[in-house]
Amino acid sequence: MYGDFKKLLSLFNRKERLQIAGIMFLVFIMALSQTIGVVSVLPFMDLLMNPEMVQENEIMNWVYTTFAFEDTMSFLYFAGIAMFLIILITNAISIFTVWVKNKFIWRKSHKLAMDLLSKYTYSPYTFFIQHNSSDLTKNVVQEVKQLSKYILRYGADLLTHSLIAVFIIVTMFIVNPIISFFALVVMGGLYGAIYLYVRMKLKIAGDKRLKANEYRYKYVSEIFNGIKDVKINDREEYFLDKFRENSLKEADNRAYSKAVGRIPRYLLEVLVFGGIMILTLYFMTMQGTIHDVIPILSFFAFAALRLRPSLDKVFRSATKVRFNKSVLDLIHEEFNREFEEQKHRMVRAVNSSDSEESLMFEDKLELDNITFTYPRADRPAIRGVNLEVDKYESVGIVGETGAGKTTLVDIILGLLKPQSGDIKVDGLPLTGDNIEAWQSMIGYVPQEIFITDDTIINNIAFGVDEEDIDIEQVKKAAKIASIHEFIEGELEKSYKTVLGERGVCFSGGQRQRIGLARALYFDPEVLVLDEATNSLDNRTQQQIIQSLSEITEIKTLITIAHRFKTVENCDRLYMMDKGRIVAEGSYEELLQNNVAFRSLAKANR
Ligand SMILES: Nc1ncnc2c1ncn2[C@@H]1O[C@H](COP(=O)(O)OP(=O)(O)OP(=O)(O)O)[C@@H](O)[C@H]1O
Repeated sequence: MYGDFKKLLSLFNRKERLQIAGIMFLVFIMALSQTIGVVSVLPFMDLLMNPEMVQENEIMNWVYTTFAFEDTMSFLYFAGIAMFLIILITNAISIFTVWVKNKFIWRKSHKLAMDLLSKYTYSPYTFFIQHNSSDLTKNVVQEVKQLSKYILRYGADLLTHSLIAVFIIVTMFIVNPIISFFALVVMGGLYGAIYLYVRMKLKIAGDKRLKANEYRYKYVSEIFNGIKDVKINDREEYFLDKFRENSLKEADNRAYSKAVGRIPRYLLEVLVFGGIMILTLYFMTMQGTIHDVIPILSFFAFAALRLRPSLDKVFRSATKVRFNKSVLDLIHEEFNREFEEQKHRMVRAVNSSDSEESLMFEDKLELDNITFTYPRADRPAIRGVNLEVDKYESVGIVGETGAGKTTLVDIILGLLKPQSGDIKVDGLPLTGDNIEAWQSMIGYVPQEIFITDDTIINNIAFGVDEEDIDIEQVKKAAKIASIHEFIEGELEKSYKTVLGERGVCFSGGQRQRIGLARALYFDPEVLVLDEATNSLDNRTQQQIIQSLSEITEIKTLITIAHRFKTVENCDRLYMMDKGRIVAEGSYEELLQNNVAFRSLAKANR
């Protein structure tokens, strides 16, 4: 319990903890005012039953004479209005407190989602290789909300209503300890016994819900991302069944926790009503009349009326907090995930970009004895690679599938951090401090182009604010990528055409050209193409190679290619096999001197 409390508190900074203290104070005032509301019933009912109290009771008498009431009736009216005002004010205080509390909780929910998303976004690329994107989406979108709603909100409710209940119970004890004792034993015992009984069951149900929810997101994402395969292989029912199974599990576990939360409420209603009946009958039998005990009965009835919802909320909140303990564990764990690179970047993001080192690329890029093993892989994907790329040079990387070409490029891009060896730009090793400067010089076209459900302009000027987009630059990039004519000639809305989610409205080759235009829009020093022209027909490919060879006069080009035609004109080629560089030279040199290259080139023309 203490551990959970510490975990929860660790999600708040100093300022937020102070705000919590402020809210606690408000809650205290609210509990106090609710108690005053309850207590004020007693003298009022006493007064109604015995109007002569105006003279007998010192305080009432003082009010009566000070404000010069004319008769008892007018004093009764006054007392009634005062009573009404007290209840009005106590409820107004409650509304205000609830508003402040909710504002804090939902702002915190927004901040937690924002912080978690930014933590994920700044995580190293290897993190994304190891995690399912639907799982990360679920954590940011749903589980943070679940934490806010069920741990923060109900945790706050638990505190608030515990405090109100304690105040009301203390008052009840002051008024009549014996009745209060019995009432408390029955009510508290009931809640306590049920809670102890369901405590463990709630935790297990909470764990099951979390797991089932993870699978729900996973299957939805698999259906939508793989819809073509799902349809062609006739697997609709398989995925729907998987979703159904987990969705039902999620729903049933939620329903269980909700139903458990409500059990005592109904039992208690019966108990409170029965208790008041028994008390009334007891006084009738013992004293022959209930006239004298009406004030005290009214007090207990009103106290029970106030106490029951509070006890009920305490119980329900406790069950909800318990049910969602696994969510607290999960979010706490996610926030405490630490990466070397990430620490570095987050700190820099906070401290502005001053600490970012500048980097020039005037001479050459060198890879010095690089070795890289993927997390959880048992052998290295890159082994002792040495490689050089001069400025304005065009370099091709070839090799059979699985040789390590993409991995090597990811290392050059600074996405993967090698376990040993250095990447040097003009002799300067790349570090956390200059990696962003290096990345800002690179334009990258991956194998799979990511297209956003947005216009062509926004897809080419990727992540640039609408008002900052240089439309001439967009067109220039599109021309080099051989897509400008198609956009202007064939598309009704030209550059304003919306491409659809993941670019479904475009062919593979068109998407690749958009990807190329995107890389070119930012006018990079180094252009890295990973099979970037493999979906293109020969004519378009030649067109692009021609345009690119014109720009390599002023750019450095690194190309991975299966089709050797693409790299025929490169100044230098590196051939990879099983993570090593096994040959280096110009296309002609390799063709003449290397048997393996010759057979690969023959197979992949
Ligand atoms: N995320 C990963 N986790 C573990 N191993 C991986 C991962 N990605 C790639 N590998 C392994 O690393 C090796 C190199 O893969 P890489 O994708 O770099 O090859 P490639 O030459 O680009 O292949 P292709 O031409 O088919 O794209 C392969 O053996 C592959 O199985």
